[in-house]
Amino acid sequence: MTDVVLGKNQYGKAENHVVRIHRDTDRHVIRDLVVTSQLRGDFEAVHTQGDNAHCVPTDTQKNTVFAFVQKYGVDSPEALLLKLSEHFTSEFEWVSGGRWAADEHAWDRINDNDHCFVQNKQEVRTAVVVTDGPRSTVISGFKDLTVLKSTESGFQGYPKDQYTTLPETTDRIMSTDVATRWRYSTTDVDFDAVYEDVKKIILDKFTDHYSRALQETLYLMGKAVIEAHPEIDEIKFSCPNKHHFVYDLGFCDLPNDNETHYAADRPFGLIEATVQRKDAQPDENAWVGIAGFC
Ligand SMILES: O=c1[nH]c(=O)c2[nH]c(=O)[nH]c2[nH]1
Repeated sequence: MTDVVLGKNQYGKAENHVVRIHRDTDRHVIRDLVVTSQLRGDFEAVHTQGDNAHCVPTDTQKNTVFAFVQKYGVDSPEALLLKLSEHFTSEFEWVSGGRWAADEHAWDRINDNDHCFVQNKQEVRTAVVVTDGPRSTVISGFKDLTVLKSTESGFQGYPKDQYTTLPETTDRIMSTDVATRWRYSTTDVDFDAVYEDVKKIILDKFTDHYSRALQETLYLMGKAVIEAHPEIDEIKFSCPNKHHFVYDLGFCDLPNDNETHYAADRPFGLIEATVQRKDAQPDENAWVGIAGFC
């Protein structure tokens, strides 16, 4: 007889796409979110006995997302997720925690119009709330923010062996799609304001130095965020190094002084790093399920 037991589990409704128009005045505000709700707690009998007495339907979780968006509006994705967490853990005593996540797609006004918008595809905002008993952790971030500098980047001084062919350079294109997530030490945050400021710090930092490696630039970005925001304990980056190779036009006798490049889509360097506040409490649990970061 083999002993088998249920291990870790969670369940819910994934990717509820909800668009909320705040129309209290003629100047409408739009929040466009894709929300995932997952519950954790005592679901033993649901799995092992076919007893659904504790199984809050995923359909109910979906309805709750839409109802909360209507009832409370969307101050920020993080505030909505915290409300959902509070609701599910207080309404059902066997629900001890869970994971609530949202991706937000931004819309800009067309010509400052009150109710016409164009989707801003710069980046996708991300938010996660992880609740375990009385404690909730918020991790915010964004992905797919594509940036490029056409000079002020080089790569030199690396070790060379029999497999090294890469020439050193003091002037190259550096480009990446920034994916970043940062963890707050508190839930008492103006999430929209901090989001805008962190994005600004990351973009400012990308411009303000000669980069000796993408690694150095990521570290400088993270350091600037941690220094400016005491409520953030750590920030992670996962960034492809989008190689741009100067195209050799010698075959037709054309000079090419770092002007015409072949933008290779693969393979790409993949640079990942975490920048932390020294002596901050780690919270590895909160990062579980966030793919693509180290
Ligand atoms: O910024 C860089 N970091 C690397 O680790 C690396 N490796 C490489 O081949 N080119 C680069 N560029």
